[in-house]
Amino acid sequence: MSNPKVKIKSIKNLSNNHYKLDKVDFDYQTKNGTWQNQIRESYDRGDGACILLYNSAKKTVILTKQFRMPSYLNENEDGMMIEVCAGLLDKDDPLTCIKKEAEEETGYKINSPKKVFELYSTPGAVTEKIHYFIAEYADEMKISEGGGLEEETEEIEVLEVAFNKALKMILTGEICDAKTIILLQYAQLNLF
Ligand SMILES: Nc1nc2c(ncn2[C@@H]2O[C@H](COP(=O)(O)OP(=O)(O)O[C@H]3O[C@H](CO)[C@@H](O)[C@H](O)[C@@H]3O)[C@@H](O)[C@H]2O)c(=O)[nH]1
Ligand SMILES: [Mg+2]
Repeated sequence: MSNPKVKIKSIKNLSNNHYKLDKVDFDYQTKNGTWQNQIRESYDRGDGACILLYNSAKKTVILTKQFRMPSYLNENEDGMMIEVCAGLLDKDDPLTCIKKEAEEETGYKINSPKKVFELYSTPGAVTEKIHYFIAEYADEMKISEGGGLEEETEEIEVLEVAFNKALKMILTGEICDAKTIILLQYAQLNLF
């Protein structure tokens, strides 16, 4: 944080339950040099990581399907979302996190994920950056059912989908999650 055009006056915590919501009061210097007071709410859930598992020979990808409450509150009829495997970093570094998440959620033990991006998803409201990975998977890397952690009340269905079908599912709206579409389009440009 080193922008001379920004002077943070106060950060007030509004909610600190599972994650935290802050209200930031700051002055911002506009182009003509005058200072303008602004208030912004900022939701902090830490950073995350996500991964596209793909198989070049079979031309398939591994996706997950789970209930997402915030989407249910905003016009997602049954609240189910089809996404690439993803998780919050908690205290792990992105690489450790994504290997752990891939195993917990999909059942695949991945050796060497490749990092492709580090992106803000909703920079006007949420602090979160997501670290994007890809990795080749093979049938013999499947060591468990996956499905997520019961103690975290996760119930995740694992889908193996033909890559071309996954691309069609973007057009039909069946896949409507930004990180998933970003990785599928990365694959279309660079992998398949
Ligand atoms: N009690 C409680 N538990 C929560 C809450 N929010 C999340 N959890 C628990 O925390 C777990 C987080 O699971 P992860 O797999 O680590 O994260 P994720 O929900 O898949 O998040 C990933 O995808 C999101 C949506 O695209 C991303 O926003 C996020 O950064 C990450 O990549 C959830 O399964 C749930 O058990 C909450 O408000 N209260
Ligand atoms: Mg997850």
